[in-house]
Amino acid sequence: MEFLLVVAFALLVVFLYVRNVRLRRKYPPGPRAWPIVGNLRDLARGEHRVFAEWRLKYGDVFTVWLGPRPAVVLNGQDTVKEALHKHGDIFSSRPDLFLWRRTIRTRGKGIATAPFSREWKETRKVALTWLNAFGAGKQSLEPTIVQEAQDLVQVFKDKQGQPFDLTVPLSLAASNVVCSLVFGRRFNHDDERFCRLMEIQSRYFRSNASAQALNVYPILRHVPSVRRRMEEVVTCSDELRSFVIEVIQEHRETFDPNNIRDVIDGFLLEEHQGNRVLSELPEDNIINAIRNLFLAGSDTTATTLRWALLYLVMNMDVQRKVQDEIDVSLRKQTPSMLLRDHLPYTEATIREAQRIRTIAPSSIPHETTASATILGHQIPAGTFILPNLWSLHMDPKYWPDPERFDPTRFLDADGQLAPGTESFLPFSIGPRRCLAEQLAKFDLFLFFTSLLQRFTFKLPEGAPPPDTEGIFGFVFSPKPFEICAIPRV
Ligand code: HEM
Repeated sequence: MEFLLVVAFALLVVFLYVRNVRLRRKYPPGPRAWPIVGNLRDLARGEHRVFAEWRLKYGDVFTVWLGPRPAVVLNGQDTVKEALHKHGDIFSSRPDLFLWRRTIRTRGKGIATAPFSREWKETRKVALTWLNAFGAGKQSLEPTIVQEAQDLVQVFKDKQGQPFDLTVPLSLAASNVVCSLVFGRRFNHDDERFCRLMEIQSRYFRSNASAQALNVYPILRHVPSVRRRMEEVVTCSDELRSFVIEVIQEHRETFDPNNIRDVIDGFLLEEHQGNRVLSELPEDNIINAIRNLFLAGSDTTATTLRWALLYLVMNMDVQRKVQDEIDVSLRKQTPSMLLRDHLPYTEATIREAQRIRTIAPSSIPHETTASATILGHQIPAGTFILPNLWSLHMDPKYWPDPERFDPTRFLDADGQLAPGTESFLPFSIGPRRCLAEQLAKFDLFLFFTSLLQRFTFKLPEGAPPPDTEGIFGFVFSPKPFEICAIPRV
């Protein structure tokens, strides 16, 4: 009996080995992977840094193994553009991840996690149409953002130059812009419901990050400690979902097709008018789409601003130049996008922050819908794709000494913004590129300029320089740090 068991086990190992060798031949080459864990042990050192080492060894297209799942990593601007842009119809789906399935309930519905389909295209189009209709990325939204920026200035002033963590006030301000567009209302920074919501959102991001192992090994859900993490993700997700359902319901009850108030009303109008695709979809579609906008809308912009301020306190000469430019071009005027051309160094500083610390280093995972050839490598249909945006932004060919914070990289010899920057795609590219790129650019410019116009940011007396290594979560963010906002006179 024992002998038979040993033989069976040996046969299983041989079978798995042969299967693995065959499977590996179907994908571009990459680092040696271990059985069961694949390359996860190496990736724990920080995937963007490990990818940089492997790019040198295996080239711009290589395969890593996330446990038993192969993932093809695309590096460098030519590769990423060729795949996501030129072959956008093949490289624009999303994988079916265990945690997404558990939290989103109806796979295929909504925007950010939906596979490439007619329904996703239509839902994205409707969201974009109504975001634009309410001024996203346009002059008409400026007063809303400026109002949020002024409230933020007041919150910072109330700190009276004492050290504080910027995370919560920045997230509330950025989130409020999205709430105005999507829900038709904003919240005070001390509104209980809003603060609760933001707390759930940040718990959702944290728990989601700590439960990622489930996407690789769903079987771990039977291990009590992992199960508890999964339950935390699902609980937070359900609470956010209930909030969105409640707001959509309020909108349904007061809906007037002649008075469209926000993006939710925009979706209801499409349904009301019998939009051929949307009206056939379950309620989950609008719930997920609205949830996507809400979740994507706060941490992204707020984290970019945190990175920017972190680098400014470490580079006080850059901070002074930004302030000098703002003082000369704006004097005491309220910041406006119309004046962006007069503030090239300020805009270049924002871009440099986006380059040096990309908040989505491997974008959101993509999946191929058909087989394709990229740089001579055959990539099968249904392959998990990681577009390595970090590799573009840290490519020494385009950005010499890439770890040096230097906004002048984005300026020409006359100190103006250089047109058509190469190897820079913080919002990704192709059919899946960020839906709200224009809105985010407005947010970043107006918040950043308003803050630097009114404050000098410094590290607390005697504090060590903040860590620039960052932590992975929903986005790649700085480790918590405190800062002093000293009012400028
Ligand atoms: C600095 C701010 C932001 C950055 C750097 C950023 C970056 C990105 C990136 C890299 C992606 C993935 C694209 C891909 O899969 O190839 C993405 C997707 C997305 N972003 Fe943003 N984003 C920002 C702000 C926002 C805001 C404010 C919103 C909403 C109001 C938003 C909504 C979305 C949505 C809905 C998607 C999914 C698009 C789809 O799957 O079709 N983003 N963003």
